[in-house]
Amino acid sequence: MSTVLFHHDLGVVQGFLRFSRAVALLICAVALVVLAGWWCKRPLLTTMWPGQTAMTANAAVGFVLSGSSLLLSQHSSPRRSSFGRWLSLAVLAIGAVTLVEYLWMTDLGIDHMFGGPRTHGSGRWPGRMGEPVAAGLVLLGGLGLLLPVRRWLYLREGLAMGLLAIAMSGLASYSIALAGRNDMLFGRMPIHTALLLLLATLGWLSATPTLGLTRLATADTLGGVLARRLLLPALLLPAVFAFVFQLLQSRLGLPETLAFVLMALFSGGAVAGLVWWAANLFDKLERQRRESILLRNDAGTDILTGLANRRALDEVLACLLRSQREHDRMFSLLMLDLDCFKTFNDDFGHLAGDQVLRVTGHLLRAALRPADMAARYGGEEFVLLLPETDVAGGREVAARVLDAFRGFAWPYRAVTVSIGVAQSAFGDGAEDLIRRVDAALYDAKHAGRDQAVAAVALPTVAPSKT
Ligand SMILES: Nc1nc2c(ncn2[C@@H]2O[C@H](COP(=O)(O)OP(=O)(O)OP(=O)(O)O)[C@@H](O)[C@H]2O)c(=O)[nH]1
Repeated sequence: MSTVLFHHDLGVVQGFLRFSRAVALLICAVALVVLAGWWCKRPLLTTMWPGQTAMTANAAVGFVLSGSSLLLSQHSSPRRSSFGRWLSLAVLAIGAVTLVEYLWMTDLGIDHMFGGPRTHGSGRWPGRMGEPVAAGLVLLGGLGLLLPVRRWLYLREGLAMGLLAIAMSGLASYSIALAGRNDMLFGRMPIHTALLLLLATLGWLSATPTLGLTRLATADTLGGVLARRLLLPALLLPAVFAFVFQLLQSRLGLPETLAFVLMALFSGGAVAGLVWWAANLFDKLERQRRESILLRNDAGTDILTGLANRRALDEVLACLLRSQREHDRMFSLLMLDLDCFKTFNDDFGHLAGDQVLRVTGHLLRAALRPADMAARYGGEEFVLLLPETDVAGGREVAARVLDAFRGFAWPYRAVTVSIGVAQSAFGDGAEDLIRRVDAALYDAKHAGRDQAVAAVALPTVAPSKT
């Protein structure tokens, strides 16, 4: 399991909370308009659009209560948020009583709110909302009741998924009707009811932007960006597909088989399009990441040999000297110089010389422990920094490097190296150490090259206790 916590984009989190409040207000407003329609006997207000199915009065009451509960849930006062939960309980009760009516084939009186539904209701029971809407209200009430209970987070997410399925089925069946077909799957779910169910679900999910499913959508990661951009289109796709599918048959008169084939093409194309878009985003971010790694590495790397460059060397050397001063931790420094490299260049050309420098990089890296550092000091000179290593250890590494050079199958002629070894001493500055190791290297060259010479050890000076 990952130990890195979700990191949320604060602006996005606030945006989700604002969306949740806006949804709550919109739900209340639409449902109140519908109730006014029933109260004043204005059918157009209950259908919102001429010729459409009306939202029942009890469903509208459920939405007003759920919207108010959603608004109160974000209130800091515990009394108001607990009142909000009572409202959610009432929403659940409205849905549950309707379902009981369906199960027992009875009338418990809930279908005749505002008197209007007797007049305008359609279907088997005038004024009674359809089963999917009743189930939706039960789930909506459950969402509100479970909001503050962290333990039941997964159950709440499950209820939200159920609600989304009901709302999306309602929208898809409405799309089919819109495209000219009369036998709707949820013939009794009005379009504004389906839309309010969808919005209410999203509103409740957005009320806890850093928890459960929504926490991915507010994360400031690539996953967060994908979720924010793709989830809503994905939720609306079924309705769009259902509409196009039906339109192809009823309005354009295409045979069913051809319409199926075209639908398969549409859905495949849409999925491929979404995958392509996501892949593009991944690709762009990955390239940016690699570029930034490259830039970070480039700043401290010698391009020809792949070893650390002078700048990185100076930083690490300063660090080791500080550690020597403050914690009395010694280290060794080796200075290497390729022998007679000028004549090698003269004889075989600079490109062959560059190849030797590259191989030198490989040999030095191979000779060191992970904690050691190899750097190109300049031209054909190299420096090795060996933390926690005394001069004897430095000589051992030097011997290993000399052997590696002697044992390598050089393409033009054998290449050897001379090495100066020095151990840091308390009070050393970078120049003191380099001067000592340079002198040792000079001695190695004058002693006949292809060998290592250690600098004369300095008398140990005890670190001051102050
Ligand atoms: N090919 C190549 N040659 C380089 C590079 N940097 C420095 N050199 C060459 O390295 C040579 C160094 O020569 P010198 O300093 O005279 O020393 P040397 O010939 O190695 O003689 P000793 O050090 O006394 O053994 C010069 O000819 C430089 O041109 C490089 O990046 N590529």
